[in-house]
Order: sequence, then C-alpha cells, then structure tokens
Amino acid sequence: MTHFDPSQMRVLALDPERHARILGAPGTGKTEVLVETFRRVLHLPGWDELDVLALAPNRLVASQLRPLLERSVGRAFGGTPVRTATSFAFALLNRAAAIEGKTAPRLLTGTVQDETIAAVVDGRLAAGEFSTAELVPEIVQSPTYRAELRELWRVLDDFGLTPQQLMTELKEVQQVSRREAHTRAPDVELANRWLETLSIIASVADRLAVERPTELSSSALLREATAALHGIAVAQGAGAKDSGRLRIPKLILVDDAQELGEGELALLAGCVRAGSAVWVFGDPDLATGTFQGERTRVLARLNAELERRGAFASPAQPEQCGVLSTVYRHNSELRGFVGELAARVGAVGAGEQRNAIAAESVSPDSDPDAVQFVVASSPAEQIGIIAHRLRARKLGLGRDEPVSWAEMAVICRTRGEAGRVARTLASHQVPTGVAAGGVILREHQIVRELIRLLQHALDISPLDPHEVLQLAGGVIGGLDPVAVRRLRGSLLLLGRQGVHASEGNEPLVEGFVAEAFTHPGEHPIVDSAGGRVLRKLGRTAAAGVRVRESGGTAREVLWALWEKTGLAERWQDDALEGRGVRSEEAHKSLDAVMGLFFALQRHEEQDSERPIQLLLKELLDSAIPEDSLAQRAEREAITVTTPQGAIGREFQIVVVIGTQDGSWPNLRARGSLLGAATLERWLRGEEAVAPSRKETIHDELRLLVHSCSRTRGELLVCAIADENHHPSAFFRFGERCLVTELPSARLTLRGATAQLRRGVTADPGDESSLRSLVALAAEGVPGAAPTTGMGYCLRAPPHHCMTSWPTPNCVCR
Ligand SMILES: Nc1ncnc2c1ncn2[C@@H]1O[C@H](COP(=O)(O)OP(=O)(O)OP(=O)(O)O)[C@@H](O)[C@H]1O
Repeated sequence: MTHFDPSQMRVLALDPERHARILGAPGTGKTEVLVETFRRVLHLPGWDELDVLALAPNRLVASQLRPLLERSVGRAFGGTPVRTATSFAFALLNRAAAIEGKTAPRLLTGTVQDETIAAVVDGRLAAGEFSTAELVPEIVQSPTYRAELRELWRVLDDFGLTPQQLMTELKEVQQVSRREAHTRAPDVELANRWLETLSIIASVADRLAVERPTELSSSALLREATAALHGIAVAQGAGAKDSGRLRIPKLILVDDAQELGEGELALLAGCVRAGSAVWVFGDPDLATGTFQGERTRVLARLNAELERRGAFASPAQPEQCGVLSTVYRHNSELRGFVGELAARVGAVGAGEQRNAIAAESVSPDSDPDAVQFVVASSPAEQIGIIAHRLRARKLGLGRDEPVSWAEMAVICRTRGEAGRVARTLASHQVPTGVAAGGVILREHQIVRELIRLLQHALDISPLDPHEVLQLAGGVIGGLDPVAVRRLRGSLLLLGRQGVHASEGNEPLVEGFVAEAFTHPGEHPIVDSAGGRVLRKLGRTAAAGVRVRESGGTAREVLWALWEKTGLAERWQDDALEGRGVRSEEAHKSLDAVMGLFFALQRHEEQDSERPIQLLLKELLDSAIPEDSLAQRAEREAITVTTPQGAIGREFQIVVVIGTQDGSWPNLRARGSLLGAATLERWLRGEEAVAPSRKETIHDELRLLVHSCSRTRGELLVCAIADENHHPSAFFRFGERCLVTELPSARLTLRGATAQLRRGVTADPGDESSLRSLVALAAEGVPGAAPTTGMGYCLRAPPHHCMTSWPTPNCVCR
C-alpha cells in the first residue's frame, strides 16, 4: 500500500465537485494520486462507477491505467473507467444516436480521407480551378500538402467551425484590413492559401457526406460529441440512463493533461457546462504534442481555458490547485539532472512543480553513474555501446541485479530512426519491439503476399502467372532468384518438347505457370524445387477458394491460406528458439500477420458495410500504422520508441539517442505551407504568427526532458561525432556527465568467442583463452571449434594441437 506524502495528501483532500489542476514534476506520483482519487470518490455516497472517468492521452496509456484502477478498487469494472478523448467522444455519440434513434458513427480512416482529398485535388487541377500562385500542381498533389490540409481540417474541427464559416470570417477580416491600418488579419498570402484549401476541404466534406455519411475522422468525432453535449439533454447520476438522457461523469480525471489539444478541451468544456468537474494532472515541461498547438495553458489556468472553450465560469468557485513535491522515480542524481534540464524550458505560467526533490527512500546512496553522456565515433560504435550496456545489464553485470529486457528503452527523436535502431540492435542480439505508433502492414512482404492470395481466393482479382512467379520467389514460395530462373528454364524446356512448341517463350512459361497454379495435381509440373513451390502455391490458393465457396468469411479464408503456407510453425520456432536477426524478423512478421487478422476481425465485428475489397486495397495502400495494442506479441523485448511513444511510461534503463546537430533540436519549420499552428493561434484570438525559433527550441527541449525523465535507475545519452554527425547543443547540457570510451563489444557468446580467438591467434600461449575456447567448443558454441570459421590453430593444454587443420594463417606454422 502506498504511503502518500503530505503534498499528495493535500491533493487527495481536494473537493471532487470542483475543478482542480495538479502539477507535478516527472515521477512525483501524479498517476498514483489519480488512481487513489478514483478509488476514493467511488466510496462517496451517491457515486457509482459511471460518475468518474479517467482520461488518458492515448490507448497505450489507457490500457496500462485500467489494471492499476482495478487493482486499487479491488475488482474488475463493468464499464470502461479509462478512455482516450476520442473513445469518450465515440461513446457519447453512440449513446446520443441510440437516444435519437439514429445510426451510430464510425471512424473514417486516415487513408480514405487522404484518397478523397487526392481525388478532389486532381479534379480541381483538371478543371483548372486553382487560383493561388503558390499552390502549383507539384505541391497540391504531394503527400505533404495533403498532410497539412488534414492538419488544417483538424484545427477547424477543434474550433467547431465549418470551412464556409472560416472562409466568411477570413474574407471579412481581409476587407477590414484594406480599410484600416491595424487589424488582426493574417498575412495575405497565407490567408489566400487558407481560403483555397478551405474550399477544397468543403468539397471533400461534401463528397464524404454522400459516399460515407456515417463516418467521422477522429477530430470530427470530438467536434460532434461536443455539439451533442450542447444539443441533447444531459444528466448525471444513475437515473440518466433510463430517462433517455446522455449521462456524463461527475468527475473527469485527466492524466498527462499537458497533451490536451483544443478539440479535447472543447469536449471537456462541454462536459463542464453539463455539470462535470475536471481535474487535470500534468507537467507543462513534458508536453510532447506542442507542435500541434500550445497545449499546456490548461495547467496554468484551468477555469479560464475551459471558459474560453464554452464552459460557464463560476467566480464563487475558483479552481483548486495542488503541487506535488517529492519525486519517487528518480534518485538525487537523476532528479538533479532532469530538474536542470526542465529549468531551461520556457515556463508557460506554471513553474512551481520544478522545485520537487527526490525522495530519500528511492536511493539513499548516491549513484554518480546514474546519468552518463557518451560520444561514439560512428553510428556502428553507438549501436555497439548501447547493445553492450543493455546486454551487460541483462546479464546483471555492473549493477546489483539483472534487469529484464522489458525494463529497458531506447528513445529516438523520430519514428524512422526508431525503426532503424530496432533493426540494428536486433542484429546485436538485443530483442527489440518498436512502440512508435504501431505497425504499417504494407511494409511487410508477407502481408502483401497474403493479401494478394486473399484477393485471388475471394475472386476479387485473380493472380496472373507473372504474380504467381513473384510469389514463388517471395516469402511464401521461398525460392531464390536462381531457382526462379531455373523454374522458368525447365518450363520452357517442357513447352518446347510438347504441344506448345510453336508459341513464343513467355506465353509458354505463363501457360504452364497458370496451369500448375490453377490445377495443382498429385505431382508437380516439373520435378524440381520450383515445380513443388508452384504446386504448393496452387494448393494454398485452392484451400482458400474452398473456404470461400463453402460460405467462409474473409478472415476464415485468410486462415486457410495462412495455414497452408506452413510459415506459422517455422516462424514460431525461429521466434522462440532463434537468436538475433532471425528471431527478430520472425517476431515482426508474426506481429504483422496478426495485424492483418485483426484488421479483418475488426471489419467482421463492426459489421462494416465497407466492401472487403476496399479494405484490402486500403491495407495495401495505407502508410498509416495499424493499432499497435492489438498486435504486440507477448514476448520480452526492449522498447524502442519516440518521446511521444513513451508518454506515461517508466523503465529501469533509458538510452536517449539523436541529439545531433540538425536533428534534435529540429528547427525546420513544420507545416509551413498552410500554417495550421498559426491558424490555431489566430482562432484563439492571438496574433497570426508562426511559432518562433525560440518556441520551437523549447518544444524540442520538452521532448528531451520527457525522454530523460522516463528512467527509474539509469540514463545513457549517446551522440555521434564523425565527419557527418556532430552532437547538438542539447547534448552539451550533459557535459558534466560526460564519460569517455564506454565498451562497445557485443557481449554475446559469438562476440566473446571472436575475442578469445583473436587472443589465441595473437598469443598461442594464452592458456586462459585456450581453456575457455575448449569449454565453449565442447558446448557446441558456433565458432569456438578450430575447425570452424577462418581457422586458427588451437593448442590446448598440455600442448597438443587440437586440430590437424593447419590453415594458411595458422600461427603454429
Ligand atoms: N507516495 C509514494 N511512495 C512511493 N512511491 C510512489 C509514491 N507516489 C508515487 N510513487 C511511485 O513513483 C513512480 C512514479 O509515479 P507516477 O507514475 O504516478 O508519477 P507521474 O508523476 O505520473 O509521472 P510522469 O508524469 O512522469 O509519467 C511510480 O513507480 C509510483 O509507484
């Protein structure tokens, strides 16, 4: 049972019927206090499970918070005690639809939205309808423009505006600015780009309203839910459900409130109008989403922000405030470092949380190595250093206890970097899982191949012989390019000997491939590996077709195909027993296949009207990550993620990489074409200017503070210095923690064996290395026996040569 400190007790004593903001540096127990508050209010007379809701910044945090709440309350919940804002909006809209007898909304996928935007843009270009000089075809047809357009659209939704409303307002302001010297009109060129883009958004919205009338984007879900709160009778308490009213919680506890965007704030304000009290827990120094608009003011002045978004102010009831003063996650060294870093961030109104100090109970002894900064001389050395450190801790070297992989994280500035690092660490035998926003299914060849087979089996688009040959040389077929060439050769030969001799080469081969694939007989068409693969592919596809013909669902057809490929068993063995890259690849491929199954399952369960062919096409085209929660395989791995992926989490060891010049801080202007952040400022009533360089640096610094604060025990910050890479100014913040020359050897059996072999080659009399090699060879460790690898002559004690294999580089010669 947690013993709450006085600052935590003060928060727990606040009135749950009034708003409160609770500030706390990283690790001061904000989540802990939120959970306890939840437990306590459930015991208040007249309160039940639906009267309190915890709001988490993303699904991962929500999924971690739920068991904490259940443990604290001592039972499982019937409903959903923790939600993200989007899921809360979804639940409200579902209920509102049920009350009004309408159809409940569904989520519009990012891919569909993107495709519709592209189609509308193409149509306008063809009709010559673009008038803004800067919006040339290359720009408006680019994914970047579409991403910025979606961001602009999100801002509209967040402020509850239609494109037409904003266009009218902009035009009015522009007219006034022509007459008056001082106006709040935005820059003319930017305003023109907004106007042009708003008219595209209006067309896309019209089209989607016809083609997908019940689907809403996630920002539109927030907007509609907020509108529903205004438009329909709302009530609190147990009677609401039966009275045909929308029931809302009496108390909403928002964790990591520094991540709250404008749309979420508007939804909260809607609840407040209907009677909810809101408690926000957070630290403005940790915000990771400020690029999408300043988000931390809510922690400095909650009432004013809620009022700005439509809640009624109650001067008689000023907001309550609590500041947590003791850090439980960090020892004094870590707290000192994180505190120093946070002090460099420009405070947005609230800075009291920075005075927190480390609890003495965390680690009474000082640990000068808790924070280390190190420079590597190359990217390879950097990975070597990280792998060495993580493997050493896994083996329990250097510290008291071995640390499990699950307790380690590497935090990278970008998602792309996280993917690269995960792959390279895997090759150093550090099992990695990427938690940076899920898996992009189409990036996995096995998924692409399975979808093609599925499209064939479902009679959506049959495979042609050329594609069948591609499958033969792919993951499912498993043939290498030489084997595929041989297969073509033998099919050609077969044709020349037979009836098709008069046809050209290609038709010959294609004809045989088609025949072997569509009618896989008892024997392969040619007796070779290639022939057998063709037959296997044919049988696999036939198994899927049979399930479809007997009325099976798409998921059942996929299952039949997947089973026939025989890959499941092999990859499971690789994943569980293999090591290094092979095991990692097997894990990732299995995760991706599971992702595909989940996508089909969701489609089935939602009873979606979207035809399956559209879903499969979207999966093939989509660069949008699938939900990572559903897909994460149950295995122990280190987490490789971005600062955003580490929200609300803590680990025993955290490695932070990427503090390089030009990368972190990343000062390149974001969203500079359409300036969504500028629009957001303007709609908030401020001047329409883009975030300044200084503001961007502070945003980047918050990402760093947040990343460094995720550790419970040890922080290692790595940067590279070579001709292409230079540590950034951020790296220099850790100058006093700089260490030199950390080991970068692999700390694996293979690495140790190689080192021993090098020792013996250099000094044949090195008996300790010789004995170790003999022991390793006896255990069958690859590379330890002198008959393996590049060769060395092993003289085991008492001086008889263990091999009759003198090699050219044998040191005994
Ligand atoms: N009173 C306490 N006594 C002992 N441990 C505590 C206490 N309060 C919190 N902790 C522990 O401190 C750690 C950090 O707590 P928590 O995650 O609640 O902090 P936080 O402020 O929400 O962190 P962040 O915002 O950085 O994610 C947890 O392991 C938690 O169990």
